[in-house]
Amino acid sequence: MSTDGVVTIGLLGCGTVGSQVVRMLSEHGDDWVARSGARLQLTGIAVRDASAERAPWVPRELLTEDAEAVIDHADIVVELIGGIEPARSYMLRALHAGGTVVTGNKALVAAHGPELHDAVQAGNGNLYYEAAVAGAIPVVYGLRESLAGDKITSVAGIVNGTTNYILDEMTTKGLGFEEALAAAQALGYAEADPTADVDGHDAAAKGAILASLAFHTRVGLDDVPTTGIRHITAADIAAARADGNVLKLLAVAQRTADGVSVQVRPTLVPQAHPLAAVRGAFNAVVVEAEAAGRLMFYGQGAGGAPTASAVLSDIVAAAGHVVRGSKAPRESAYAALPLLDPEHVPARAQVTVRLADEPGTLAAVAGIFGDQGVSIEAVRQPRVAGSPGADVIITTHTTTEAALARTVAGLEAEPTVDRVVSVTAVEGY
Ligand SMILES: NC(=O)c1ccc[n+]([C@@H]2O[C@H](COP(=O)([O-])OP(=O)(O)OC[C@H]3O[C@@H](n4cnc5c(N)ncnc54)[C@H](O)[C@@H]3O)[C@@H](O)[C@H]2O)c1
Ligand SMILES: N[C@@H](CCO)C(=O)O
Ligand code: NA
Repeated sequence: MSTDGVVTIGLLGCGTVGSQVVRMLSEHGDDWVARSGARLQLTGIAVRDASAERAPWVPRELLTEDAEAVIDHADIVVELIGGIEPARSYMLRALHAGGTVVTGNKALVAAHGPELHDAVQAGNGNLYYEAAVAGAIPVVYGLRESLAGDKITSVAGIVNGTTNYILDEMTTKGLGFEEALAAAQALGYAEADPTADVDGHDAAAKGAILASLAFHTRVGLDDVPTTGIRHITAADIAAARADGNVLKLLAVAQRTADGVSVQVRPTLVPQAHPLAAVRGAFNAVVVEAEAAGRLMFYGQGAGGAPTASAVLSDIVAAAGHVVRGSKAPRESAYAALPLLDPEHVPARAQVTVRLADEPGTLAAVAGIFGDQGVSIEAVRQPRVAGSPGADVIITTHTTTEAALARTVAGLEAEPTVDRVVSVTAVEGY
């Protein structure tokens, strides 16, 4: 910080979120002074193409293609480029020099968290990433600070707006996946290449970050088994509705006596559950903590202005630390809990099997569940018009991932089972 109370800010990337950060910084200047104790001054904006057209409020004289110069002349570096490189090298450069970095880059934080946190430690710098998880929703702060005095047992969230929008369109309008994806792209929710969203990788990165914060344990992207929503059909959605459920892409992080687990997959949520009411591109995160009980965080998880709100919150906090010479909260990974193996990961599922409609077939199926110690909660046999066989939908009580996998293998090997139509996770253990 300069002697005249100015904290300088260097921005890397000026796209959807970056341009909104520029707009917000240029407004409410006196509020930022009052809240952080410093005048926040944007001193450089690193972009890939300085001659490209920009929003009218972006000061052209600050644009440069020299990102390293921006980094080296700023108290706070705001990384809004996205992707791994060069964002990773830029952030490490700032952190190793003892600087402060604010980022919205969940892919980078989830894949390279240890390296970034180690660089914070080595350089005695600061790292903030509220915008990386669920956009405007203050869930990073909530877990890291508001709930620092409690023991969190689970975090379950709708943390990807694009996929929630697609599933919601399929649920409410009866659209197929491709049609709903096209609608999401037309509205600008889904990228031209929607892979990270629809295949669950974006949600997996956020799940890894949430679990790391909630359980004081390093959880990386590779630790999150992930299934996306590409294979979901209108029939799956209709079957869920018929059972009083809604299909949602959930990131679920759990802590048991033996360790922790995180998964991302389409999950049946009862219509009465608060996550079932999360519509459109909204996000929500439900946290269960021992003393606090259940908490729900809800709001806009994407979009330029909502995400910029989270970035500004980090900038104001970071500027306050620069002014006072204090530090941001450091990574808390002291618990170092083990990752659960599938024999210990709690699981509940709905298994749909197509059977020959003959005496004894249902008993054989029930026996396979019983052999694996998997308790059945409900069985339903809806009429399948025009089919010679019968679809039987079996919902289990809580079991383990491994017992469930063995049950499915047993069903596939059973001669009277025509095929296992689907295996879908059920919320709540
Ligand atoms: N858009 C959202 O709703 C949202 C929500 C939460 C988090 N985020 C995260 O925020 C970050 C930015 O997202 P966005 O939506 O603004 O992306 P964007 O693609 O709109 O903007 C990124 C900008 O960075 C520029 N850029 C690329 N390489 C560069 C380089 N080497 N140097 C300087 N600039 C470079 C691009 O030209 C582009 O203008 C990403 O990490 C994203 O995951 C975005
Ligand atoms: N693509 C993300 C937004 C950025 O995290 C989503 O659809 O939620
Ligand atoms: Na957030």
